[in-house]
Amino acid sequence: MNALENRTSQKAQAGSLQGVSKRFGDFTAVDDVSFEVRANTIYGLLGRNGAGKSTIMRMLAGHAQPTQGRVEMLGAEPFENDEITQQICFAAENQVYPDVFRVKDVLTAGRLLYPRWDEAYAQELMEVFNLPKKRQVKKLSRGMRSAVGIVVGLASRAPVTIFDEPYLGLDATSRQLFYDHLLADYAENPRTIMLSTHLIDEVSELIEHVLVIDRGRLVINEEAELLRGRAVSVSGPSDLVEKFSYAMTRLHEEQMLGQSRVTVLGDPEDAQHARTLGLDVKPVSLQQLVVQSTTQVNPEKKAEGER
Ligand SMILES: Nc1ncnc2c1ncn2[C@@H]1O[C@H](COP(=O)(O)OP(=O)(O)OP(=O)(O)O)[C@@H](O)[C@H]1O
Repeated sequence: MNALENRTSQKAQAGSLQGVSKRFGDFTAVDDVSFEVRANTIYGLLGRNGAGKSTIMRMLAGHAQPTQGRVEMLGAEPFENDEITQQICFAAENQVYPDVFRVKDVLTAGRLLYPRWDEAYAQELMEVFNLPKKRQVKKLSRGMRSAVGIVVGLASRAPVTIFDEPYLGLDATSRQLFYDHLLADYAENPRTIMLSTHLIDEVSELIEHVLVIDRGRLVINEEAELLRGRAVSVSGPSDLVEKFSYAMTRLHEEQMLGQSRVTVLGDPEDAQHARTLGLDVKPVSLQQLVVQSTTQVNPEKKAEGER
């Protein structure tokens, strides 16, 4: 066991999805997904539009029930379980508040809902994001509404905090402020944080564990450090690529006219070995990896004109 695996295996479990599917009518939005959620870890839930990220997050937060399989968070099924849901903060830009709610009413609700709420920190974040306390939430700009979600998510100090695309409408400065505060606060108050995002490059240094969803299925479930350091793309004649990679963890593969390209998890010696076989070796960024893993077209779905 290497140092990373050792560190990882020591973390307690915060929850899990076991064989979870979610169907809407005859459409399967989440398809037999299983993964473990570890305590005190920052997760990135990545994937294309409509992949099923929000649906998974809503089930983790107890806002929706799976059609099949089991969701467990903090020791129990979260759906309609107040004891569990008060320990899970779900922050989304499209959060609906009563019409009359002002920003300060949202903070009051946060204080009542979350046992670990930190009011002083909430006030500090209000200043950081220039949020007007007395303005009605419905009159805020989109970016300001996202910032309210961020303030609630961070100040809740909930053992599990889920941010669904927390940056919508936020300018680059505010996004950087979010990332900086998230990291600083997480270092002082470790907890489980999950964020879905399309801005993969921006968060690639922030997230510790990567989950990639493609058309409802989990296609990557890996430590970010492993992916950052060891994911390489190897291409060349198919027989040589096969010979090189048959025993390795393959994250992605493509074949065309006798040529293949595989993305594998390897060590520096593996990359060197590939080069000595005459294969082309390139490092793969997290963003490239996600794009590669989620761009294949499913012929059945294509024929149906779905997704
Ligand atoms: N209540 C619902 N009824 C019918 N279909 C739904 C419902 N909720 C989600 N879906 C469908 O399930 C699929 C997954 O949606 P989801 O919102 O989970 O995707 P996502 O990965 O979060 O997408 P995005 O990145 O665009 O936010 C989509 O095809 C969506 O249209």
